[in-house]
Amino acid sequence: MAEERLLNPSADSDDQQVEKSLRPRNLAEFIGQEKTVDQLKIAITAAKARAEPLDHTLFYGPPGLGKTSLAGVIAQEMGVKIKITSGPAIERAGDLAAVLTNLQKDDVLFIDEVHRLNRAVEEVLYPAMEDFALDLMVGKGPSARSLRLNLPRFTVVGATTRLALLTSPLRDRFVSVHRLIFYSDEAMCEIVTRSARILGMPISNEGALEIGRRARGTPRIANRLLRRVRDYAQVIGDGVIDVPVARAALAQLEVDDLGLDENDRRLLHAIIELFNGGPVGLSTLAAALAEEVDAVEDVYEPFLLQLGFLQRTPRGRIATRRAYEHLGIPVPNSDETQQTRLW
Ligand SMILES: Nc1ncnc2c1ncn2[C@@H]1O[C@H](COP(=O)(O)OP(=O)(O)OP(=O)(O)O)[C@@H](O)[C@H]1O
Ligand SMILES: [Mg+2]
Repeated sequence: MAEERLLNPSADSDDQQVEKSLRPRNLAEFIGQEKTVDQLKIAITAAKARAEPLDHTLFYGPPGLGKTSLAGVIAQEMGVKIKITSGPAIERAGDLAAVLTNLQKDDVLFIDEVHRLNRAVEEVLYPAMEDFALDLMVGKGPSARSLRLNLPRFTVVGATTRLALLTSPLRDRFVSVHRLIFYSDEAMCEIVTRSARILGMPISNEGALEIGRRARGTPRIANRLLRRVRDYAQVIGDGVIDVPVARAALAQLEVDDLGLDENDRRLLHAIIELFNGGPVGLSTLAAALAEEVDAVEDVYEPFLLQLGFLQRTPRGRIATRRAYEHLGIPVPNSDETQQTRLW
């Protein structure tokens, strides 16, 4: 289904191609996330003044908000090299040892999906992050002893969409931890304008805002919508992306005014119509939608929560009054609903 791909914040191979050219390379090019950017500016300036590597830094937040981009930005701003790996890619302790011994002083080691590191690998990472040391076992049996190897000082930049799945010893070793949030409409408009310029697409400011504000506060989705709208502008319009072209294209793609797609609406309809508005447990809801639990939790829910359409309660998910209103479904009389609603 086209829409499924369109508004899914996870990257596909098409995106990865284009993302390379659109990725902000330094802090000046990085739009939005002011709180994180301001803190990074200070940390980077201070580290450089002390001629030290940057403290270990963790970024967490929904997909497509700029975690990987920021890892690259840090390396660029620090003037150091970046080695890129990911939790699932490092299978054994020895794999990590090999990566670590190849690092040069001040390098950035970017570990994507850092919550997916396995236990044995994490055990090697702890002393590496804390003491810049690698503990090796030499020999076997009674003569085995551990040998400590010093590593150059370096920076781990971790990224995760699931902070809760990080073990606490690992989390504690990140000195600065940044939560990335959904972008404001203004920031999204700027991002669309910048991407259009890089891709050589003529676009009006209002056209950029129209695309930006329907992209769920997620730059990756904005860039994807932009490419689809461009096709439309070329075929139907005169090549310029203005408001009418953007609106027509987004309507055809079934992206509504708030940026909800068919899947979001399906999820809300399910809670409202199949489960009386909730509460419904996550796994029950996922089963009703024929979706993976992880997809519901990581991909669909964060934006619906942000919009205030959905509430997570100990007893399950609840559709809010706003969700009913957005879908044009009459809000049930609170006397008729069994549970006390928070609205
Ligand atoms: N602040 C920004 N300014 C401009 N473009 C951005 C910004 N943040 C992200 N982007 C764009 O969005 C794309 C996706 O960002 P990125 O890959 O860094 O997200 P991510 O958080 O690492 O996602 P995932 O969790 O899927 O790995 C980038 O290639 C870039 O084009
Ligand atoms: Mg990433």
